[in-house]
Amino acid sequence: MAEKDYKTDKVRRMFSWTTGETSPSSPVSDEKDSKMSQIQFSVPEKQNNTMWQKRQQAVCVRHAYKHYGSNKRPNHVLENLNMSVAKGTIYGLLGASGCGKTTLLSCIVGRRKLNRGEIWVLGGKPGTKGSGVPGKRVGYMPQEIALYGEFTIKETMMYFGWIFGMETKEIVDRLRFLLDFLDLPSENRMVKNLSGGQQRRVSFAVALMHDPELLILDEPTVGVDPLLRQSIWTHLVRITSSGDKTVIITTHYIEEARQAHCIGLMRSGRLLAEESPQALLHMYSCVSLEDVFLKLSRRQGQANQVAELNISGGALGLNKMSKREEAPYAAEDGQVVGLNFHQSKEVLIVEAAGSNGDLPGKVTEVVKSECEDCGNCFNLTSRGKIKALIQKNFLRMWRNIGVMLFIFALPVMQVILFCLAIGRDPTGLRLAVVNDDVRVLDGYCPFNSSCSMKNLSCRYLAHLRNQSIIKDYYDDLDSARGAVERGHAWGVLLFNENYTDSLVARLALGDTADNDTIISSEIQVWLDMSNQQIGLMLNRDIQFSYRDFAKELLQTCNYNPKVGDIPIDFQDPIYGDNNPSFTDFVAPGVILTIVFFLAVALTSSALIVERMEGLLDRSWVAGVSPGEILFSHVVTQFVVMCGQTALVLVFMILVFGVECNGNVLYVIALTLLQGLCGMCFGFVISAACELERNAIQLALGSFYPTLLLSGVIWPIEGMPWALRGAALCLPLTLATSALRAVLTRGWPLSEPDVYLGFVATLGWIALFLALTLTILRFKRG
Ligand SMILES: Nc1ncnc2c1ncn2[C@@H]1O[C@H](COP(=O)(O)OP(=O)(O)OP(=O)(O)O)[C@@H](O)[C@H]1O
Repeated sequence: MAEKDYKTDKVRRMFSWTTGETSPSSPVSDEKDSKMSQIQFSVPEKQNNTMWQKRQQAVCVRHAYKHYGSNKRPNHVLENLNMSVAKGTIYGLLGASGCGKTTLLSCIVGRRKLNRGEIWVLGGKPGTKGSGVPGKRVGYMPQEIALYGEFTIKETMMYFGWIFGMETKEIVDRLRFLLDFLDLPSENRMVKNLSGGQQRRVSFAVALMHDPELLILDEPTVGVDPLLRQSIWTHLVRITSSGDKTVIITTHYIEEARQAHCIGLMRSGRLLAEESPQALLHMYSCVSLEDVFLKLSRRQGQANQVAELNISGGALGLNKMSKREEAPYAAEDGQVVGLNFHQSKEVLIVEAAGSNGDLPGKVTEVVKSECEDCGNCFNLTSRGKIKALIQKNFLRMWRNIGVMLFIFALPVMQVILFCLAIGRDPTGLRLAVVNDDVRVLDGYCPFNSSCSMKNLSCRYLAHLRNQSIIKDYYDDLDSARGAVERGHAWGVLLFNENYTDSLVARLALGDTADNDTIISSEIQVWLDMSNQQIGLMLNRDIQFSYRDFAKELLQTCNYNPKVGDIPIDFQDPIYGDNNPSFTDFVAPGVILTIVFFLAVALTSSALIVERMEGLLDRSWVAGVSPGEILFSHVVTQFVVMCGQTALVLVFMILVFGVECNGNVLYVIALTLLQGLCGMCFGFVISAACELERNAIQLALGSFYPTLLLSGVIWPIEGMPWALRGAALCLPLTLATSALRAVLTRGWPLSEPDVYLGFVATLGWIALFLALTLTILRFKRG
């Protein structure tokens, strides 16, 4: 007998051992009736054996319920679904789009958890230690292409091969076979440059790579030409022929599923039928599987018939049994329209033999293989997996010019822009001067720089810094004020008619000078204070210039210049400069903000894109744990951050001369830690957000509050008390003041201001990591 016929026949025999019944009109019911005595043989078997049977199947799903959305408004996708896939068979899972096939498969491979019910895969429950699922016992081809576009075919195979724990030589050999078998183009072709059909074939090759025990293929033949489709099916028949490989395949080409050993017809979250194709065609007197599906779908819609058919399951002699005593799946069968849940003949026979408690050889095998697997349970990871994941991260970055520019050019550009644009004094500010004291011709205001008491207004004006202030002379106060009102000047300086004489009289008379003399010796100033920075700078310059003018005048006339100064003597500052730079104040916060938010952006989008493209799922099904994915990203990001930190600090400190009075090692360490902290925050975002759009919104949304509240651009001492408390809780606040203390004060690690910055950063890293792992674990449910 041909292999396929033998197999189909074997499955038909296996699946004709009914415990319920199909439609009363089923032409195979007689044959099934004749097996009833043997079914009853299994009836006294209790729970243990039921479980044992479940473990004998390649896949066994019982009373599966799964919904998406909240418990209050659930979208029910699987509703009391039962499914049995015998080992060594091809199981075709068919159903309309949206009926829940992919959801069911993702539960089988351990990507999702059921809300209720149980799943047994290869003798274990997916996701439990030692089950090997997810892991290398399963090969999974998701519906999406789920491949790295920037990898070549060979690199793709290498990546997944290492993930599956294969040796490089083994991978290369397998690659040769798969290239040939699937008629793939050169192994050096980039995946993104392949046609849709070629990409699907590469995706199929990935699932076949490690020759798994259970192959789960979600629509592998979409976009594949008929010849290749046939050769894929032939291959599936061949690999299952030995009996130790099982295939579950979904397809929209219902007729191609005739080649499967068993077909599960799914609709609205349930299986309408589970039979061999030939049996289905017989039972429903149809010539095509499509007709069977339509017939069953119509029946499902007719509630009366449903009830009738369900009852018919019990009418075949099982209804006398108590629920406990029912044949293993009798209760389950009753709920499915026209569906027979069956066990393989072999299982029943072995079960019978083992009813005295001694499980036969096959059981020992299962237990043994589980124990062997458990030996690996304590291995946290494998070198191959980590190597593959890290190499993958770097290769993706390297091959993406945009990402490379983002990583290295953007921080440098930000530092350059910051240093050039922020903190410098504004220049070219226009002041409208009305000088009634001296007649000014063509902007020339004459004065004598010796001990002369003439044209003192001009002498003062000469002290106003020429690069920052441009003096425009006006004839009268009204036109000068008009210039300010129209935005042509930032302020007005008015010298009275007898300014020089009044000033000289004021100096000579001291406290006996009359009020008029004092007033007319004053320079009157009107400033445009709408721009605080410019207004304050002009205010400061006008005052400082007067002090310089007075000191210089006194000195040239042999008086003590201090007489002209305010009687406060500012000594050299303990830290910083007498003329502090805003750049030095903001620089620590800017360094940390750049590194922190670049890491956030890079990490959050990287993981989400992988997830949206189905790549994360594929890696998870291959047995990569969330911890391993996080670890690989931490390593990759750390290397990237070292480069970014070096660039940022070199440009800030060496090129633009930002003050660094402390130990540069603390600066480097704190910057790197903040980068790691940003990366961990990125992990939280990517774990929490489903869409890249939401991640971008969250990352951008967190940017401004963090920047404003962390004391980066304004001291937190200026905030209301409540806000100050909130600010201290942010990841950048204590780190910024620590870095500022190191850079400007040169403080060591022993200072609380410094070590608290480190402690807070480490605390945030731990918190973000814990949050990420919790969200990932929760989402896998
Ligand atoms: N992550 C999700 N969140 C919410 N609803 C989802 C999610 N994934 C799937 N669904 C919904 O669950 C239902 C079943 O989807 P599923 O992808 O399992 O169907 P399917 O049978 O595989 O469809 P197709 O053949 O088109 O791939 C659909 O209504 C779908 O909208």
